[in-house]
Amino acid sequence: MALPRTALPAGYRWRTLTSADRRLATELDAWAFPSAHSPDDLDSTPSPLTWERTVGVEADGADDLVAFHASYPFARFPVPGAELPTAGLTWVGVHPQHRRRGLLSAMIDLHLARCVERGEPLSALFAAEAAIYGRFGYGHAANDLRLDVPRGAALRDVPGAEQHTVRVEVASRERHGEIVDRLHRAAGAAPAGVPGLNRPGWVTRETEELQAVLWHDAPLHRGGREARRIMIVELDGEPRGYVTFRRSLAWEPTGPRGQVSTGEVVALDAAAARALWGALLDLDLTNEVSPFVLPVDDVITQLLVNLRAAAPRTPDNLWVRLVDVAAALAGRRYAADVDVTLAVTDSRLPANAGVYHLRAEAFGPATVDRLDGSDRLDGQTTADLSLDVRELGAAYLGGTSLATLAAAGLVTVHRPEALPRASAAFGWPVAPGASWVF
Ligand SMILES: CC(=O)SCCNC(=O)CCNC(=O)[C@H](O)C(C)(C)COP(=O)(O)OP(=O)(O)OC[C@H]1O[C@@H](n2cnc3c(N)ncnc32)[C@H](O)[C@@H]1OP(=O)(O)O
Repeated sequence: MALPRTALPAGYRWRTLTSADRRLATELDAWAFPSAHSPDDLDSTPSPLTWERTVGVEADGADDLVAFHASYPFARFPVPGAELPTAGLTWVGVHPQHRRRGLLSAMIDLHLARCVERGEPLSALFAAEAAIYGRFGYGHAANDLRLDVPRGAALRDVPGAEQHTVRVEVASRERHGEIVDRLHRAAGAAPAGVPGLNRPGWVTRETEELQAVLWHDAPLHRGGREARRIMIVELDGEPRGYVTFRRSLAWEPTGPRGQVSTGEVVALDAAAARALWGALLDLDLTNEVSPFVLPVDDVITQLLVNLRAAAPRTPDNLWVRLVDVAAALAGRRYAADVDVTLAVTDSRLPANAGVYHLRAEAFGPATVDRLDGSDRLDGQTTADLSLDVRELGAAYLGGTSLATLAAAGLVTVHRPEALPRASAAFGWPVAPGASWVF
């Protein structure tokens, strides 16, 4: 696809990249994200990139890339009650010598223009630093939960958990790829067992490249820990949950000191979750289990008798940007009846700025009408609420309340009775969050 005409600072040029440019990308990436590994070692592992969505920047007088970015084509990104095509912005990097000259700003403009061309109403990302992306209209849309659970931590009982059996094996795509994919999707589609009540942001590794990276288990990414294992809980021989994990072990005067680091912990119901966590917290020679990323409302928060002892932290997870406000608002479901007008500002994508009339019945389809100029009076909005597209992104997955944003002065309320209704409608009974970082 030809690149849209997007300006770069003087002396810089766009460069489309292909898989033949892997080394250029690796070297630039190592400038942006310092790595102890050699480019040869890094290039010996699969690349997660979708090359036709990867764009570099060259500079006059420089042989190598000075910046690049990429995005993943998530065709089925979960939003409240639905799925929408979403561009997962990733691998954004600028060489330290060329920073703060506007290269990131130009790359974001190109990325958003390409999203518009492709008909992707949303873009989502994980932010390397939290201060970077708000200026570009991305809102902090989800948090996740980090825990360090002591071995043997007491769990509440769940009837039926004891009927599950557990297998522990070396994780392999051949043996486990289909199970992991199926259970991951099923758990995100109905975390409480009710179809339609999905987990927003629970994105799956949709491309072959992302699958290859997941299962490759490169020794250079093990950080001194063992090869990746998988624990699967089954009921009557049917898989009902899984966790991938690695252990490390140190011998100290007090005895063995082992650590379990997990990938996603996925279960289809409470009994399977109880069986999985029970087995995970009972591995020999270990002291602590540290799941990498959990939803903030993961069942473990209810199963642990003493959540506090697991030292819960909740850093930011997904950031979301509405690229097409009308399509994005119409493309999700709402948790309460809603009839509200929103005046939205968007300095980066001015075509989005305007007043939107959103109507939906609770958990039913939504309609969105764009109101034309006759609905405005001398530049005054007739909308119920005014907000920037960044705040709409923060609220979009249901994890940040419009009332919270209003309390912080980030939503302006013109009709007070609209705020509680809109806040309830934009919320979602299941907390948003991705189970892996892209
Ligand atoms: C989705 C992802 O991939 S997240 C990964 C992001 N990449 C990294 O963190 C790798 C290391 N950092 C870098 O590569 C670069 O410093 C980047 C990409 C963060 C910024 O690139 P630059 O080309 O320097 O950004 P640019 O010059 O376009 O800056 C645009 C604005 O963002 C601000 N900004 C840029 N980086 C940061 C930051 N880390 N923290 C706060 N503000 C920032 C700039 O000050 C500037 O503000 P202004 O418009 O008020 O003047």
